[in-house]
Amino acid sequence: MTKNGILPRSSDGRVSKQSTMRLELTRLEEVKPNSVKDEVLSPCMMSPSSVPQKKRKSMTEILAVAKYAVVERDDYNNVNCEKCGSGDQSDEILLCDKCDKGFHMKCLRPIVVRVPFGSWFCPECCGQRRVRRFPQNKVLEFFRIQKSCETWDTKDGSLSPQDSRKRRRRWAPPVFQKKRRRLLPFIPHKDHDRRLQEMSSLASALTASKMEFCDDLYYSQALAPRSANQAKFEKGGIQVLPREDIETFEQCRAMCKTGIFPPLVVRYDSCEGLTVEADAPIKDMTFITEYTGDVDFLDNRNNDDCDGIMTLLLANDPSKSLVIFPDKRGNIARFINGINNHSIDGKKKQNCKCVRYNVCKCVRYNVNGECRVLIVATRDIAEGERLYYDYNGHEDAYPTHHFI
Ligand SMILES: C[S@@+](CC[C@H](N)C(=O)[O-])C[C@H]1O[C@@H](n2cnc3c(N)ncnc32)[C@H](O)[C@@H]1O
Repeated sequence: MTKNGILPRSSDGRVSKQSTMRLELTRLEEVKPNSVKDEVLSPCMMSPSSVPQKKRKSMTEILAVAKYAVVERDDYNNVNCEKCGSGDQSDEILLCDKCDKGFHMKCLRPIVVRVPFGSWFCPECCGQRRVRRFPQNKVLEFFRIQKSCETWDTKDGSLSPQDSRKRRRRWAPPVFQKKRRRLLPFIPHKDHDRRLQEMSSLASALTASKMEFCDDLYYSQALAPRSANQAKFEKGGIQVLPREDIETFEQCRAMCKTGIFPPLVVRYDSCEGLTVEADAPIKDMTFITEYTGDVDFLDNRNNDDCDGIMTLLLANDPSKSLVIFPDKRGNIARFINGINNHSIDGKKKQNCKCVRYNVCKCVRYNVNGECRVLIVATRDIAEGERLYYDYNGHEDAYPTHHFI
């Protein structure tokens, strides 16, 4: 699936595994030609020319006479969901490939939005991931941040005055800011301990998801090379990030590199799984974070179970379209949840959006003419509010009707 779309690969025609009859080939009868059936031959006593020519049968011939046993495991039509007890909407019941218990996709936590590819194991059988508190003294190491960074060293834990002066000078909002709807840089939490707690919550979430932290797009020759991500390949063009906004983008990246992250905390919710919450007020039009992870061709990811695949480039030639998949590595963007597109309350919850931009001439980070996905606040967000955006682009392909 990609969002915005996060793409659901089987948004339609869902079938639960119960509709699959399991056929098992029990035993292939050994088929020997009559001529050699009972002969006892000692290979070492024979020259190659004296070896009798065995008449070999093709696999098709063998399979034609082999016996099959049709094993209908159980009557899957009577399976009830282990969570709600109901057998309704049987086409949305997933069967565990280990214990054969059934679960509605919407009753699982987090919700499963489509039938997984390949085997699926229920929370009990797969040992559901546990989010463990990440030790704060290991946080800087986890994010590979140099502790000597001056901004961490003020006594009260706030950003050093010198640094904030610098920031004010550089980021002084111009008078025309409102009219031009410039991107605003995120304002990190003032309190050093709170910033550490935020980072620790992200480290816990990444560790529970078996992911590494990565705050950039990650290219590899085995998947898609960096040269594949060129905004000029985008079908119909893509909006260019204005020069002033590139400065904001650079400022925010520079802050993150020194361990000054956006004021966000990852929390576990029994209904929505991992979620992201504002840890301080965030103003409308604030650049929150970039969507990061491995870059690959969409074609290679059609059978991928990663539930956070994001569109990066929609090329004229579909085989050149790219996605970001935060499966092995990524940042906090991967934990931001989606709105339910089918309810008014769901739509009201949206407070940020994912926007794809052509980022030109960002010299400092050697980005030139690449597509990037930025997450931007679409209204003022209060401290403690959860972040949500719309996983669907125009195609409405991501099934969100069960979202809370
Ligand atoms: C990109 S992940 C977001 C992080 C995810 N909650 C987690 O625990 O890793 C998308 C998945 O989160 C869950 N999700 C996202 N938004 C949701 C919502 N509004 N209500 C319930 N589950 C949601 C669904 O399981 C979806 O497949």
